[in-house]
Amino acid sequence: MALKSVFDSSVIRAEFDKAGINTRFIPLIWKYVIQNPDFNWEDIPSLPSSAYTLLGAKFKTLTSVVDSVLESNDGVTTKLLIKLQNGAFVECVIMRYDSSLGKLNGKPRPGGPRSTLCVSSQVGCKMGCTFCATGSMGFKNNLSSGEIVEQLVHASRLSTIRNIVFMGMGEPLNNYSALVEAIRTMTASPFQISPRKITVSTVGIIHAITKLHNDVPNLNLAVSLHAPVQDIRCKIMPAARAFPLEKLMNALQEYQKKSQQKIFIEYIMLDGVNDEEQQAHQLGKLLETFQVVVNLIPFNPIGSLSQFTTSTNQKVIKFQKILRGIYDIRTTVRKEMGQDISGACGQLVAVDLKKFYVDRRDD
Ligand SMILES: C[S@@+](CC[C@H](N)C(=O)[O-])C[C@H]1O[C@@H](n2cnc3c(N)ncnc32)[C@H](O)[C@@H]1O
Ligand code: SF4
Repeated sequence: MALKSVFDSSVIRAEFDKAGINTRFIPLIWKYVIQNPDFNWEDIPSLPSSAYTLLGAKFKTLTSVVDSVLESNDGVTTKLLIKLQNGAFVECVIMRYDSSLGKLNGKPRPGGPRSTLCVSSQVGCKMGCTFCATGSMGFKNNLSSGEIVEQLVHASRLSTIRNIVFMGMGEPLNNYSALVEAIRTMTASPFQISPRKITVSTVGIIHAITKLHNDVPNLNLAVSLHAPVQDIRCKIMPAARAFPLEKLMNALQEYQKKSQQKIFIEYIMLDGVNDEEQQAHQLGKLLETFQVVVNLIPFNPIGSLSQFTTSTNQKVIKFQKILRGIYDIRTTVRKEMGQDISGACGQLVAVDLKKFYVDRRDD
């Protein structure tokens, strides 16, 4: 029988309850695991003896291992290749936005440099977006909540993680219960990441969006819209057929009414597909009644897997000007990081990953 992750919080809580062990010990165990890469359960001080027996019989200190670490040329992005207990690989990416100096407005940032961790929620993805490397793999399996949290544990040993984005491999809302449990663990002791520093990015799984705020309030929601009209959306994102634009916008309206928070809209700029002035106006009209921030994202090449190219700078700037100037919508252009190690959005793919890493080490 495969041993469980101690970071699968519902499993460890149930086991502790069954054995009559106080669950207040669980955060202490988590803290010990984060701080000590190599140890035996007996090394953790001050647990009841029944806890050592239970941990030894049913749990592993970590069920996943860091197989390789790749640094981008500028040292800002680090990609971890993580091997799961079932032999599959996922990736997570640390982005040190202000790592070089850890400064804010020229002064040392209180608490040191801040890093953002991009985590994976699935091995592969079944949504099949035509521009996404992960989508090209198809769906392999869901991660458990413990496997999601373990990515944070591995990354925390390399960097102080302040923000989490669910923008790695997979569609987080297609792995809903593990996602919710992982977020509850990440926001609890000892991680204590504020929900406001966690962003869940989704292709638009309507039934999950409608319950997300009730289950985990105060998160940031990012929606991968990528087109302002249903027919273009369907062409580039097959999932749009099951989750039509009109119904998605209604769900977002409801979400915003409940959460009172702005929603992030992700929009990949694909040359000749969704980047014309007409589409900027359609997007402006679609979003003008919402509180949103639109991120215009350059398309990251994924080798021969996709037929797209990214829009020219002029088109991106024109698009941004229309949204800002005419529709008064906050619109940013995302600076992609980590392209040289395929650590940018949509470039995470576990096909032949081992080979990729080995090849890169030889560069
Ligand atoms: C990989 S997805 C994971 C989260 C979720 N499944 C989603 O689609 O929002 C994270 C973001 O990367 C974007 N993305 C996918 N492929 C991309 C590519 N080749 N270039 C730029 N962004 C891409 C997605 O559209 C999404 O906004
Ligand atoms: S963009 Fe997101 S939903 Fe689409 S295939 Fe990639 S991971 Fe899945």
